[in-house]
Amino acid sequence: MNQTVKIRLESVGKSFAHGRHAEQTLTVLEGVSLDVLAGEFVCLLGPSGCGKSTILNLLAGFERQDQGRLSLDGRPIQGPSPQRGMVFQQPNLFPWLTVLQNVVFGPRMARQAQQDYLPAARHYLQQIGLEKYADHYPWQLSGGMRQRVALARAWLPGPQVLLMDEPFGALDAQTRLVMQDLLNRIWAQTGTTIVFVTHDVDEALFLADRIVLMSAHPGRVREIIDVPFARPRRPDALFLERAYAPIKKQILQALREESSHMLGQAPLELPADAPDVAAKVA
Ligand SMILES: Nc1ncnc2c1ncn2[C@@H]1O[C@H](COP(=O)(O)OP(=O)(O)OP(=O)(O)O)[C@@H](O)[C@H]1O
Repeated sequence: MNQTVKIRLESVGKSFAHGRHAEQTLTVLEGVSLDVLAGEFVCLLGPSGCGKSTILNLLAGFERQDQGRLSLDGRPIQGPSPQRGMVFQQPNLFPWLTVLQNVVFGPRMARQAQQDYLPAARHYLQQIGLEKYADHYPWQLSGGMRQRVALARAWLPGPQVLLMDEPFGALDAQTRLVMQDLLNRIWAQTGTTIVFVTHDVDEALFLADRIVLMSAHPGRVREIIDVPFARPRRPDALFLERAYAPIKKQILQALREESSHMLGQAPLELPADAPDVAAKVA
């Protein structure tokens, strides 16, 4: 992998006004430092409210940090840019536009010439298996198909970075696996740098090069785990890797500690002889 740092967070802090009359301050992130390499796939995992989405919003330029620095290619992030695409849990398609019109919405609004984006749009429609649905409307598609359209739309402008906030969180387990596989394949072809928020440990282990485990109140980086599995990965084969159960157990234990810490309880110990436990926490 390219060792160039693409995204750098240095001692980032972020607080929000809080309370009925915004009379209190809630420190959401404190001293968050992280380097993401060019072309790397990084997953953020952590208890609810630890600031994962806030990190994405800062990277997207939707919010400003109070402390520290965020940079892309060494230049400070000062606002939104087409270089940094965002995909949310909901596909947010325009219901009055067709699939193709939704996919090309960005370049069309930027008044680019059709010949500059239409071939690429058709290529992405083919990649996501929706070539035949180009003239359908979002309401004629399933949830997974809509999210595939959102993926194609995000990728069309050729962003250097994709920020993904639980993009498959609303999908059923089967569709989710298909989407993870699709995302992995497009990522491998494009070399886009991805920062992906999830609550699903299996999803993070399947997708990520590194998993950033966060702690809450305030949100900090607790530890960074290198995912050792070779690529290309197959979701049905990954579970058979010897390292899979121990690494999953390590992550689940850390998440349990963090969740218990938030709730003021003693962490629940996972039994040593039961490494493969429920995938979802938090
Ligand atoms: N614009 C905002 N104004 C006020 N508070 C905010 C704002 N955005 C986020 N927060 C607060 O910051 C904290 C962290 O929110 P964030 O959505 O980043 O957490 P998260 O880790 O993504 O949570 P989850 O896993 O539940 O989605 C929460 O307490 C939230 O209420």
